Amino acid sequence: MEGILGISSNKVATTFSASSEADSLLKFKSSLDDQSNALANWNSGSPCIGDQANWIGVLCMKGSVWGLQLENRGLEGEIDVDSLAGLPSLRTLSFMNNSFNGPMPEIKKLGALKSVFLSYNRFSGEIPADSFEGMSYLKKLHLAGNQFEGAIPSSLTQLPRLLELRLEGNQFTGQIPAFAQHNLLLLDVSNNELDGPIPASLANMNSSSFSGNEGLCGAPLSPCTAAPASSDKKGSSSFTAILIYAIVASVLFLMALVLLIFCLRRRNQTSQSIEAPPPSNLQKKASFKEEGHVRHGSPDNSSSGKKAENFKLSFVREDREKFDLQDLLKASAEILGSGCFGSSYKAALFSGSAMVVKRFRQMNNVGREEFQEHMRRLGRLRHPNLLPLVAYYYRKEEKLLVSDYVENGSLAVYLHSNHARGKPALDWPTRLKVVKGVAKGLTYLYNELPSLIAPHGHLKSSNVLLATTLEPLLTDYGLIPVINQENAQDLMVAYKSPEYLQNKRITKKTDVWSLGILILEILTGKFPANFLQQGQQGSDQDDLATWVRLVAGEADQWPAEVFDKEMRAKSESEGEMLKLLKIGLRCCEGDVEKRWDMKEVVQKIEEVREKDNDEDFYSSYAGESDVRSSRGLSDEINFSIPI
Ligand SMILES: Nc1ncnc2c1ncn2[C@@H]1O[C@H](COP(=O)(O)OP(=O)(O)OP(=O)(O)O)[C@@H](O)[C@H]1O
Repeated sequence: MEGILGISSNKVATTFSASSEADSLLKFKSSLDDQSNALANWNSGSPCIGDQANWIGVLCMKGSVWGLQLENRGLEGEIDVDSLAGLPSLRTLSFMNNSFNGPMPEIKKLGALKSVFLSYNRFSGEIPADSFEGMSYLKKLHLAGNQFEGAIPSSLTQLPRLLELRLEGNQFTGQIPAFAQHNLLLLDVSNNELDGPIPASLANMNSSSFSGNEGLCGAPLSPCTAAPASSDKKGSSSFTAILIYAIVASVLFLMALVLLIFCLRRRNQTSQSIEAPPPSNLQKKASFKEEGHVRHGSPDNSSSGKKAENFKLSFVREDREKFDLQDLLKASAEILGSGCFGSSYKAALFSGSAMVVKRFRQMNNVGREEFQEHMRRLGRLRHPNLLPLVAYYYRKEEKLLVSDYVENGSLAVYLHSNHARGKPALDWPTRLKVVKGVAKGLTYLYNELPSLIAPHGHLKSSNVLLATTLEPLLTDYGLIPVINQENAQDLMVAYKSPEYLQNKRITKKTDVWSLGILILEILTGKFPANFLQQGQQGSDQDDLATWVRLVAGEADQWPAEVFDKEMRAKSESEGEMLKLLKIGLRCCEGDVEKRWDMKEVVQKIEEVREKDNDEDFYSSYAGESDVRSSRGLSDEINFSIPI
């Protein structure tokens, strides 16, 4: 119908909605503290044209804003939920890795939200029990790494579609409420201050989801020792409990006293000849040379204080169980593999937790102070896609780096050995999730280690471990400043890049090249090192990217033979897989000037969806109801190799 001024009423409605969406976003922007001017292009015009976003961090569908993805942008202030209420199509919000503060935003005012990612900000305070009431579409809620306290809000247990809930790294107290949902695929409440029994409905979850809460008990953790007292018997049972505690404490005190006297006596008898612990598996396998032993060729004759010092690990994290090198040496050890630097060992501590010790010999050009300072710097890094460094051991000749053992192992194993292990190959949604997680981890490294020329420097599939949720964890990052430069070209991935091979230099875009090779490895299932070896033997297939270009260049349309058959790709995902393949190739651009920088690559990766036209950007668990009309290859995504 034609309206006044000859404009159709439909068009008026669209224009009006676009401008009111722009107004809402500008109002939202004005409520933020955008020190780094990250939202500079949020100024005029329309945020969306069709499915294309004009404004940074805005996700568009059919001319409307359906998502805000403002991660790692240095934003501060409180979230003004009321301004976002002016975005009727808004379904997903991610403000992860910023410095937002204040109480939990009242997101239930945005009742249609499907996913909310607020992890790694500075939100604080208690979250009211009814905060999520009525959010019947909410599937994913990530609040990890904030300063929330008080009880886990009970309204979370009433959400019928909740699939993922990440609350780790806060200060939540009290008991975990009874989640009755059958579809909760991922729950993480680790590293809070929770106590009491874990609800039976969560007994099948992985124990790491609950670790770091001293008071929690019950499956999958160890059984609760005493049932909580019922309210009617509370008075008398708490008296009984105090009595029992008092008796147990006195007995323990007496036992400790007897033990102390015994030890003191023994020490007096043997103080001149303290024996080193017998060589353990780890010692034998790794032939660790403890300082006193190497110098004298016999057990250390120095004081016990000095000996303890020799075994001392330096911890770079405060929140971890402390142990020393002797604990690791005593533990039974298993060799995980030998990489370019040396071997890595898994050692199980007495407490049950397993650690990985990696030996580095090619770090002896760096002085103790410099090494320590760099390790402390790495130890301050915290991101869901980084495996944290826990401790290190310094000796001039060799260094040991200690981190948690990751049960699932590496992406390399999943990509290249799953057949042999009798396990199914990774499917496309999981591979996409891995790429996105790796991109996030790299973005964080780029932000936190700006002075490093290649903030990762050693990105490859064996240095991407997979958590139980199959979320990737980067390891062996940030080591370039402490590696001997004369050995680096034999050891580190960054030094295998075209720019290093041609001009003996690495740049800020070198990690982009490694990411490109990793993406191609993930999509093709081919092991990149095989191609490098062929190249050295004079073949023209000098890296995986060249092979992809050759094979895909011969295909008219969908280059099926490029993609790993095991990925079980559905045709509704082909367009998005192709997009990612093209991103991988752009990363491998040999001319560094033409190669995208990390920021551009990450933005492009974030735009890749699981299915063509999918609306949930963390959609690896998207349910049937999310599947929108699928489409085949459009002109826009037809394969043409960007060179
Ligand atoms: N924390 C960990 N948890 C579980 N597996 C690990 C851990 N760290 C390393 N691994 C695995 O142990 C094996 C040996 O690792 P290592 O880091 O020594 O060598 P690499 O990654 O193959 O090569 P490089 O020395 O060049 O990094 C690899 O398969 C690696 O994925």
